[in-house]
Amino acid sequence: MSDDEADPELLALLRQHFLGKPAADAEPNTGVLQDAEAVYDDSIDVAIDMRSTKAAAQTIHAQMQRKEFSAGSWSSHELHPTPSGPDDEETVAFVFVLDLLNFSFWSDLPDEERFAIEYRGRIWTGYWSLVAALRRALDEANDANGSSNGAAYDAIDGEGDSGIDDASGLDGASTGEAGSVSDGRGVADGGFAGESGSAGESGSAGEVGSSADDGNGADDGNGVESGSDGEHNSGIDETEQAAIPKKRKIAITSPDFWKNEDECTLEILRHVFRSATEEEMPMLAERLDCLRDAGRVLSHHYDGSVANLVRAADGSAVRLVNLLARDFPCFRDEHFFAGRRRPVRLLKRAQIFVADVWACFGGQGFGAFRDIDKITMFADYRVPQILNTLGCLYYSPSLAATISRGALIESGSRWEVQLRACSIWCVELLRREIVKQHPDAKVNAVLIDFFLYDTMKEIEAGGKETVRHHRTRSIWY
Ligand SMILES: Nc1nc2c(c(CN[C@H]3C=C[C@H](O)[C@@H]3O)cn2[C@@H]2O[C@H](COP(=O)(O)O)[C@@H](O)[C@H]2O)c(=O)[nH]1
Repeated sequence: MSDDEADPELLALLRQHFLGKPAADAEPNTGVLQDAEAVYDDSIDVAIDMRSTKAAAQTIHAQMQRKEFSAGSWSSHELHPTPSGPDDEETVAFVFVLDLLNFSFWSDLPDEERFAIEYRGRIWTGYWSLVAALRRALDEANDANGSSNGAAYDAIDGEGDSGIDDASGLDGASTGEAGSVSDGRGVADGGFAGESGSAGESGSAGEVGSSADDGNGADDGNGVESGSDGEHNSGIDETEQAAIPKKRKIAITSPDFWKNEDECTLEILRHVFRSATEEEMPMLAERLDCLRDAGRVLSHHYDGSVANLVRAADGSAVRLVNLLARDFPCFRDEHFFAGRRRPVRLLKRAQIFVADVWACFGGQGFGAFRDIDKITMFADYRVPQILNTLGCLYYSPSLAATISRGALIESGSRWEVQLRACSIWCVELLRREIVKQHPDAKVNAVLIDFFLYDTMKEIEAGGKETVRHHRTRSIWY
């Protein structure tokens, strides 16, 4: 914070002093939006093109309308769970572990060699590999139990709908000239990269066994060319592999299991996240740390229960985000930014957890948050990519060159904080523009974010990426 900015805590104290005590349930805010705007104001490497942003707002609104995009789209993704009821504790714990580990899935390897999870006959990469691995572990635990107590997870038909009706839906119906960015890397047709023309599936899934054998190396039968002896390698040697029975009961959604260092080990995680390729899941050791830390905090403060944590927020999305940031170091996504006295709060995984619970439970039960509209976009590496594709975000030449080279950008660096904070502010501007043009629109930053993320995944699946995403290795996203 620069010296001429008012300290929000001091302001709150003064307000309380002069205006009286705030209502008991008044939860001010998370600070994310304010911090993002302040970083945007000081940014020199990332900027927002207002004309493109206005044009993109129109396009996004039109396409969300056309696709009837809503919070309900979340559960229509075939791997996402459907709760058995508004107080389904098992599902809220599933969403927690999902967002505890929802970070860093990118790989520099080609598609057929990158980390991938085989689940029910299909291959999943990126974020969906995490969801698939968790579901596979639950299925196997149920099989090992000889029971089917994971009823919430039994509804997969293997042919689900992405909630996005056609993957080529980015149909050039967009308006304006989103491509008018100075470096010429924008999209000339006014935004959404023309037709993505993919297979209509949201996840990067391939059919097992669908790859053509090019004669170089063995086809491993999983649609993934291993190029070696045709055996899958999960990153653990055969002795270790044999020591872990194939169908074992690994309580992957249980905080008691996470904190038990004898049971929740790196070997077990290697088994849970065993890949259909040679590449191991990125940052496995860090994922183990996150699980153990979260298990300890939940046990210490919330009687070992994710449901209790959500209940402690008492229906406030802001309060839940603040609890996560306060109690769990692994959710405290805050970064130093020169010129500001206090760390900048970006809180990606804390916010996406709240949003996912809201969407998963359809705003009911555990998902009933009266202030969900105060949540911002989740600053990851995919939404900045589509904002740049649309010409809404543009970069200084050196930053643009670094991203297009695929060079690493350090977590917490000035470049990286600008990329993330400006993405948050840009989505806020998109939201304001949509609401200004369509005052009745039922839209918030969460829905715009989900829509943009899904859209970027469709563009990727259709092989239509025009710009790369930035590459940062961190547990934050
Ligand atoms: N901003 C934002 N970032 C998101 C998501 C999601 C998935 N959310 C589901 C819930 C609702 C949506 O409709 C999705 O179905 C993952 N990520 C982030 O992306 C990166 C992974 O990318 P890739 O390697 O390509 O799979 C990684 O940083 C991951 O944390 C999102 O929604 N918003």
